[in-house]
Amino acid sequence: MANVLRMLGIHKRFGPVKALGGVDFELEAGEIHALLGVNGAGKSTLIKILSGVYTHDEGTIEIDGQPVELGSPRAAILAGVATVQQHPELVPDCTGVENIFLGHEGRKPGLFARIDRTAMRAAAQKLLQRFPIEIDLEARVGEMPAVDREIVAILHALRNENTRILILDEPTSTLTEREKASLFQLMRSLRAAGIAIIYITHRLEEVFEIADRFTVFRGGRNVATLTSQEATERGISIPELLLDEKAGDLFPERDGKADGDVLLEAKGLGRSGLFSGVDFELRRGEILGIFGLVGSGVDELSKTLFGAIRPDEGTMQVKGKAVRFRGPHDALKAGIFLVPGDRRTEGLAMTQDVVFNTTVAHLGRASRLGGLLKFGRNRLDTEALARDVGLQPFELDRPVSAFSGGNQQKIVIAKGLFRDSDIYIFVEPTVGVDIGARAKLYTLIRELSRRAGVIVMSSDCDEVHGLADRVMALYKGRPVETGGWNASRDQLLSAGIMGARAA
Ligand SMILES: Nc1ncnc2c1ncn2[C@@H]1O[C@H](COP(=O)(O)OP(=O)(O)OP(=O)(O)O)[C@@H](O)[C@H]1O
Repeated sequence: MANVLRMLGIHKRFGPVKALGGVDFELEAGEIHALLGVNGAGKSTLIKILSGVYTHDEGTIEIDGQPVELGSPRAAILAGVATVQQHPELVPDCTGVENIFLGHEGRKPGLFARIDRTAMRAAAQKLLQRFPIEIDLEARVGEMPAVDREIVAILHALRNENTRILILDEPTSTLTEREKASLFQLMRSLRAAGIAIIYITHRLEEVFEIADRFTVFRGGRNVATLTSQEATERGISIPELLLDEKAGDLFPERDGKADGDVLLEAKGLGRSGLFSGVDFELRRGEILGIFGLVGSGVDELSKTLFGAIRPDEGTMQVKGKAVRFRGPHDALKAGIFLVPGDRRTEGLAMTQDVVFNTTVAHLGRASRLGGLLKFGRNRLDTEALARDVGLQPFELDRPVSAFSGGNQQKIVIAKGLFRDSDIYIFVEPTVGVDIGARAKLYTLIRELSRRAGVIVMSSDCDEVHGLADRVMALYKGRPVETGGWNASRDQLLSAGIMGARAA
């Protein structure tokens, strides 16, 4: 098949950092091509060059055999490249149709109220005819499930009829299995229409499900390109290709029965409209896993345990004492720390460096040390933590915005670990984190559980099941009986995705 895209000898530096050191990348018309690599390998930099966000220092780019200059996002769009960011910026109060044509309102730009809605609807229908998918585009985006928002973002990217190349950056990280299937269906129909798709993912099992070929990046270079079939036939281990070493076990060994003191207890805990009837006990020395999809109430439960949402039913006890938190401050004082899942909205100062971000959230502890000493101490603490989480590159003076996505997530975790707490709550701890760094973070969480109690809440069933000592599932705001604390992976999965109770 013909190449729709050729990128040759692409180099890119950010000051002293060499992000790309001579990448060659080819994309065939109508293929789904996965880009794989550990955090910081250079995937995002390459697609930002292709979508006109960054300019490259050296190298050439050809689309359909013609050299192109992609000096701006607009130039990239005109050249036929459409990009869907990892967190597409849609307007929640507008409908799907309106969002698709946002910024593209045609005859009356800027005057949203006067836009020709009939014409927009017709154009949206035309798009849906080209790429058949079931979706209600008249619904408001803020009320849509995650997958429909992703589809709106894709249709928005495709509204330009000459789009030949579509870039999807980790679109499935917050989707359920069923939603992922609809997204893959749309991707297949785009492929059938001749659109080539570049697909960035850290979920390696997806490669065999959806990609025709994949390219592995390591240290700013492409090191292998294979078809999924070749990889299967030759028994190639993708984790090994990514890491350039034998991949060890992803999950650390469990320690056996935890019989430490009870640190946190919830009885019939609930908040109307969000979740109800949550019972558990967390002991020192254990990891309690709570599996729940986006919208299941896990996020709200974590915020309630951390004092950011007030429960209106049930009780909570910390070390045997009843507590009623008036805010996170009270929870912190009681020895609870929440490591939030969303690094973008919860807690990173993007223009500040790693030391600031790791330590500033805890002025209490940091300021006790005073003056220069404080500065030195913060730095030392940050160094140790950054080593523990495997920060790459190991540059503590670098602004957080200059780290790759997965490394930003590691900084969020380092920040959580800076504080000595008795109870840690991790929400979606490894979204966007590569497989090597994930193993490291899991080991770290296990070590932490030896001196504290740890709750891990996640929409990744394998993560909860592989890591935790005891598990429970939350479905539509209610805990589901999973057949005891030692549920099998399948029991946990059906409890969390269908609310199925164990027999
Ligand atoms: N704006 C920037 N300024 C300085 N360095 C940067 C900038 N953006 C990226 N880098 C560096 O370039 C390298 C490649 O980063 P890139 O974001 O392309 O990695 P990635 O493979 O997409 O990682 P992830 O899976 O974590 O998203 C990393 O070392 C990163 O720290």
